[in-house]
Amino acid sequence: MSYPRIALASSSPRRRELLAQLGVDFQLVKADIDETPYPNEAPRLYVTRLARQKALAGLACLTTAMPVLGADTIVVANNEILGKPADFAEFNRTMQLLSGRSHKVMTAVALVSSERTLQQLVSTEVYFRTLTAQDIDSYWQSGEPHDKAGGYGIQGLAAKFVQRINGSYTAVVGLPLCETEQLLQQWQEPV
Ligand SMILES: Cc1cn([C@H]2C[C@H](O)[C@@H](COP(=O)(O)OP(=O)(O)OP(=O)(O)O)O2)c(=O)[nH]c1=O
Repeated sequence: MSYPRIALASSSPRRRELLAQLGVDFQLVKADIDETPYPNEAPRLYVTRLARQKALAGLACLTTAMPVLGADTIVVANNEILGKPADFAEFNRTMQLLSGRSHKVMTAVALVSSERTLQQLVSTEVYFRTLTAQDIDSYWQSGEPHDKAGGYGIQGLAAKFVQRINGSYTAVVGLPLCETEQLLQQWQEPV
């Protein structure tokens, strides 16, 4: 199966590496958008909107027409969206919410052109063991939490906190490969 050449609207090194795993020919494009949620916006609507807006922002920057892929990842606990922690206090509060229970990681992907939008939401349940104050302190000191939704990276040092997951590992890291590949295949099908 051959895929269309696409642009990836992302500055995330994880997304770049994951997309490369599919063997897709792609270029990078910037996608800076305002990530503020609308008042009372449901997490699943928020994450899907952001993936689409990133892709559309990328599309607006292109000089050669091609489909643009955007993605967004959020961590949700108690129906609250836990973003990238701005400081230790926020990180500590996030870790208290995640400790000893399960939460959801939602990743949305959107593939857009000026004529079409294909999108998909993938939700994965992640189970954390109970975290000690020492776990939380030393994980913060590692520098890993800063640029990650929910303040952790399952692919990094936080792997030792994760007892199990129910869903897509690649979606937790930032790009669900099975669903992304299906969107690319669907793009090639006659409409
Ligand atoms: C939960 C989790 C998130 N993350 C990352 C994936 C995303 O890069 C980041 C969530 O933030 P996003 O806002 O989805 O993405 P981003 O700002 O990093 O990149 P982009 O330019 O595409 O907008 O958190 C991990 O790497 N591992 C994890 O286990």
